[in-house]
Amino acid sequence: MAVRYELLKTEKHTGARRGRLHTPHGVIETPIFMPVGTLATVKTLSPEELKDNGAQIILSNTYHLWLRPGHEIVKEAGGLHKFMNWDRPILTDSGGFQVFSLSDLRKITEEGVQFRNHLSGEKLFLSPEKAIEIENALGADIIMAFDECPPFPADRQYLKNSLERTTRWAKRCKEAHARPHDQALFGIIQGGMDKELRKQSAEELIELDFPGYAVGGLSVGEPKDIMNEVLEFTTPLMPKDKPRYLMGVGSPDDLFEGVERGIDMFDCVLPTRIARNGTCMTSVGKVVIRNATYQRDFGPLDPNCDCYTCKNYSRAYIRHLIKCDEVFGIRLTTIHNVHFLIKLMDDIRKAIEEDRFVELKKSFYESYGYTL
Ligand SMILES: CNc1nc2cc3nc(NC)[nH]c3cc2c(=O)[nH]1
Ligand SMILES: [Zn+2]
Repeated sequence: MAVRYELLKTEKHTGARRGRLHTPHGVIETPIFMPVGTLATVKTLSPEELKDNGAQIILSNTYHLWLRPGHEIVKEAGGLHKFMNWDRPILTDSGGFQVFSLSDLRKITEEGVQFRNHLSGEKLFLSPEKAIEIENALGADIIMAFDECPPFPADRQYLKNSLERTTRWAKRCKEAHARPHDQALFGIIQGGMDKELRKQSAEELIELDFPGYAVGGLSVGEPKDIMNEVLEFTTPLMPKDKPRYLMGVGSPDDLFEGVERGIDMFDCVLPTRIARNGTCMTSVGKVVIRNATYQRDFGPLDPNCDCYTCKNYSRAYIRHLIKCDEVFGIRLTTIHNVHFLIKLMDDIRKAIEEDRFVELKKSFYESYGYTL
């Protein structure tokens, strides 16, 4: 069994759940946030820095690694873990989302998706079989099925046809998967914002008996209350004894809302992406370090944070580095942002264990500046 999920407890007052995910590269405490390492690196951080900040699992992108350096080279290097010197769990997505979000010229057929390489413009073709071949070569512990993430909004007939094709593709992924014993293949539930279609997609995929399931098709521009509504009626349809992964989420409030509705796994480029333009998530809300107000602020980025950045450098110094485009500046903001979200998930896990999730959410929202 490549991946086994253990449900430890459900929080007394909400749908939040505390679990443990056993994988070939170690145990993951859930709920969990996965930093994104698109091109086999979480930008600017070493594996040691990721571990120092508590990262348990990272995500890499199949589409990007297929283009550069190519999955055969990663395979010859001994797989992604060896290639990037990361000995903890890795999850790879299947390229579906990148194709839909990066490439405008694309043609979807039953066979797969024809599109253009976003770097060279050359014609490319991804199918369920090709995606699985690449993911098997990369060797991640958890691999995602090749699906279509429909645009938002989309009409009901399109959503229905799309989810039914995604189910047929999921079946083909399962048949093409060469390493089910050490790579767990997760199915991805689609159906847009439609309750009936989400139910149909969930039932069809559960029929195929995957070791874990993702909720796809969200965080695609829909309003937050719509996303939360879709989660409200989708997570209860998902098996209790298997991990639930909400793809592409998210910001601190989205993490709270997803955990509250029974999600176990999250990934998002937010912390690393906004760090690169000097925006930091702190216990007192967002800090845009470029701001002139920090010019003579010799205090820590976040007074309540014990990360390397907050223990050793001032806001004035980090602002100076970011203003001068010094690489060390974005390393410091990235270290802090990754630490911040991973620490937040630690706090959320503890709050679930002690049945005080709602209190934690309330106090976090107030200090961060969210409206409840
Ligand atoms: C790999 N398949 C797949 N990836 C996704 C990644 C996403 N990332 C976001 N917001 C940043 N939404 C997503 C949806 C999907 C989705 O529906 N399918
Ligand atoms: Zn910090």
